[in-house]
Amino acid sequence: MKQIEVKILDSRIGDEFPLPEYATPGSAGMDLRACLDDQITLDPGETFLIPTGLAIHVADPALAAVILPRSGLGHKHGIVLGNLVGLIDSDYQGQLMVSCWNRGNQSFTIAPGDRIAQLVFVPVVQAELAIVDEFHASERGEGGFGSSGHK
Ligand SMILES: O=c1ccn([C@H]2C[C@H](O)[C@@H](COP(=O)(O)OP(=O)(O)OP(=O)(O)O)O2)c(=O)[nH]1
Ligand SMILES: [Mg+2]
Repeated sequence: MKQIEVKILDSRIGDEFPLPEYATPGSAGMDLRACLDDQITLDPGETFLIPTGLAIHVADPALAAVILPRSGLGHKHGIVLGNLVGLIDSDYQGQLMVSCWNRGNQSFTIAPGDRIAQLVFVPVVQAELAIVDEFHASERGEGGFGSSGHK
């Protein structure tokens, strides 16, 4: 398993709140917890930037981390991410923050320590852009946004 450096920024992590871990051997994501001082209630349409109490340093530019919603929160309670997907750059060393957005029509309360999102490490390829005048023609060409139809 890949080792990723982590700094604990909130003393509750590792004590009152467990360190993020994979819930099962096959889990792709580890849940991030809300390091809030007090519970917050997100009214419909509201967003709130929630600290996780952790900082990671991926360090390897061939890796990144993404923050994704938890399906239960997203589907049942409308709690997703204000930025839809959070991308954690390999050189980021600040606190991991979760932008929680209530896209639902009911208020939702988040308590300190609640698992509010999940963190997945993914491979990354950095590219160098080479300018050309024309591409070698492909079957798709410039087709997009439904160009292949719906049925
Ligand atoms: O949900 C998120 C998204 C980003 N970040 C942190 C890690 C990431 O490496 C950094 C920058 O993210 P991004 O590049 O998406 O933000 P930006 O608006 O482009 O800011 P910057 O100009 O700092 O890159 O912010 C988080 O903590 N949580
Ligand atoms: Mg950026």
